[in-house]
Amino acid sequence: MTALNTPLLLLEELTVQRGEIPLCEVVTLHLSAGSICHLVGANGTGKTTLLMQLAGLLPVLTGEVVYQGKACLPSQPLYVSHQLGIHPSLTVAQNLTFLLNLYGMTPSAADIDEALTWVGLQGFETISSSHLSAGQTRRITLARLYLLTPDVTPLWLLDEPFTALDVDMVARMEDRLRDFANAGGAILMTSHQSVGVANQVLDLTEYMV
Ligand SMILES: Nc1ncnc2c1ncn2[C@@H]1O[C@H](COP(=O)(O)OP(=O)(O)OP(=O)(O)O)[C@@H](O)[C@H]1O
Repeated sequence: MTALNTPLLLLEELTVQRGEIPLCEVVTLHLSAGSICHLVGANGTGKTTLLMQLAGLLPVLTGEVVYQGKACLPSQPLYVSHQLGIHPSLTVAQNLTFLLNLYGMTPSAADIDEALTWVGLQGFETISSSHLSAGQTRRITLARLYLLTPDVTPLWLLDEPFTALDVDMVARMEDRLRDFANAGGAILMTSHQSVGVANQVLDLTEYMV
């Protein structure tokens, strides 16, 4: 666990870049335990690209990333992307279990029940995931947030986590983000909606090339 006075994540003069094409330059960010940073910018600015770079899915070619005091990418951040990683041939409970296994967790049946209840999918445990609506499918991947704590994943990278969610679920999500940050986690998230719980903003528009 990072000491409270040490930034969890520092970006120093980072270039947000897709292949050969730089999108934003000299991006600087300090994220500490307790930070909920709303990453904003118009469509195509590079928000998803930056999250993918931090998740290790696209290279960082220019600039420095310091995580937990070391010059390295975040180790095993929770990355919630547009691709939900839900396998249609698995049941709802099997998909959630698989997604948690990726973070070294072996949830009990009670854990799965609680997490699915939190996202309003109680009773869907043995249903094939292919039978769910877009919002319900998204809820499977978000059910992880109920069980993951800062000691497992201190950093959450969330790309449009509120997409396809109804108002009640967005409110529950915001409560969970606040609880995670209060417990010592840090969050960098995109959303084209306002994020009431955010306590920091990174506007990529200011860094566009
Ligand atoms: N798969 C891809 N291959 C090549 N270029 C891409 C790809 N996806 C996006 N881009 C380009 O990278 C740029 C940044 O895209 P990115 O998805 O990071 O933007 P964004 O700020 O997340 O946008 P949005 O708000 O629409 O989600 C865009 O201008 C786009 O043309």
